[in-house]
Amino acid sequence: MTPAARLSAAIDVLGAIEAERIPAQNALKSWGTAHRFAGSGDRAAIAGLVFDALRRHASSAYLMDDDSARARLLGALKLERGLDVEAIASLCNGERFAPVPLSDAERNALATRTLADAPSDIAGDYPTWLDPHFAEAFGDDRVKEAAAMASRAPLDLRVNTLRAKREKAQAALSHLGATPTPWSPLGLRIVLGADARNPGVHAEEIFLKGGVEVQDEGSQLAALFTQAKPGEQVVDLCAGAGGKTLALAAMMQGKGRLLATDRDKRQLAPIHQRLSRAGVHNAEIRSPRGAEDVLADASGKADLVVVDAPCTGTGTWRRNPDAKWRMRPGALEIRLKDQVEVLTRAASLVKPGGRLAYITCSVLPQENSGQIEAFLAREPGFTVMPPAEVIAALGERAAAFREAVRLSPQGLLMTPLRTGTDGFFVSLLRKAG
Ligand SMILES: C[S@@+](CC[C@H](N)C(=O)[O-])C[C@H]1O[C@@H](n2cnc3c(N)ncnc32)[C@H](O)[C@@H]1O
Repeated sequence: MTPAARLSAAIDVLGAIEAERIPAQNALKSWGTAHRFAGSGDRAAIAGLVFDALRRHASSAYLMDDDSARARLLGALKLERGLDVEAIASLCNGERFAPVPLSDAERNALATRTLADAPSDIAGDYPTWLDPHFAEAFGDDRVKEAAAMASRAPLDLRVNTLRAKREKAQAALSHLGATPTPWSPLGLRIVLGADARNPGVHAEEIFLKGGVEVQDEGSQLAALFTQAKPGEQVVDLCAGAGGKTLALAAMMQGKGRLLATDRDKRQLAPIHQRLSRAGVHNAEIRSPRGAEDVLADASGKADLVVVDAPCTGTGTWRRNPDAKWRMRPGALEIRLKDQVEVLTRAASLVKPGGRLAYITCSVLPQENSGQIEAFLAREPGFTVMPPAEVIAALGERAAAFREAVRLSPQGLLMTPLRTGTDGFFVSLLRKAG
């Protein structure tokens, strides 16, 4: 397919997403099924265009003064890819399979309109109803923060120290351009191209042998900040597919006991294979069994309880650019209730003198500082550990990280703008001894 034909296809897919209100991946899959002649390069390029338009969903429509799928795609070519009006006109050349030529209004919009007077939610590409939350989180920086949350994310890997060293893993992935991440001592980063094409890490020998796992650097740091140590009894209460569990296990170096559970046993399904590939032998998966308390034996005994809380996921928008447009206020209310429930359970598992790590991949204050404030009022036996003590896990990078991260009395917030990671909030609390 020519670049112009790919653009046409992307406009069709975006139109279907909007008309049928379906997730982007489903629309792309349907398009692929109906156009079997398209190769993997075409599909990846079309997906890249669709995701870029979703990243710039509001700002591109504003720029073009038109909210059609075509306008959003054209606007995104300018805003996200930096194409000028002539480059865009050359794609819309009216030839077979290409989009029809630019109208005068489109030419004019691409050449002259800007986002200078756009409201914050439009310039920052986030749902209007979230503006008060973003204002509370970021104040006048909210457009810059939100724009970074809308931008493309790299592919981050965590080196599994049970199986490999970072230098060795980097060498094994040099053909993919892997470089060390700025903060995590275990991170490797692969910068993805505009077509968002998956570089096939899952098929690499170092991955198959458990030497690396896919994990955003922010998630790696969140695990590091829990200070899990060899010999401890650790509970991962919201283990899901096991991203944090694997990181905690590596920190524990196979010593001590790691109990992993989740409210939803289906979420735990991939964890067994991941643990075995990673060479973890001290983790026990406690799948939920109806009303039974599967952690009854751990009550009041854990050195560390990790709550990787269910949340709105606003911190991961750069990886799911369509999720934010489908998010509704009701989703926040539900998550807030889940968080209270899981924090209450966590508190009862921590032993006197032990730690509770509360983590979200959200930037919304209600889910982060607000939730910790309310927890401390309910559980006066807990105190927040000072951020300097938490960040010290980064060694010589701690001072620079402290400058970059957003600190509050309740914890720290990483963001794509400030730390180049997904958005993650971490609060480490200690229970009185
Ligand atoms: C952010 S995800 C966990 C991600 C996982 N820790 C990782 O690093 O890959 C949150 C998880 O919390 C689980 N969850 C929701 N409510 C819960 C509750 N009340 N108790 C325990 N787990 C809960 C969800 O099923 C979901 O798997």
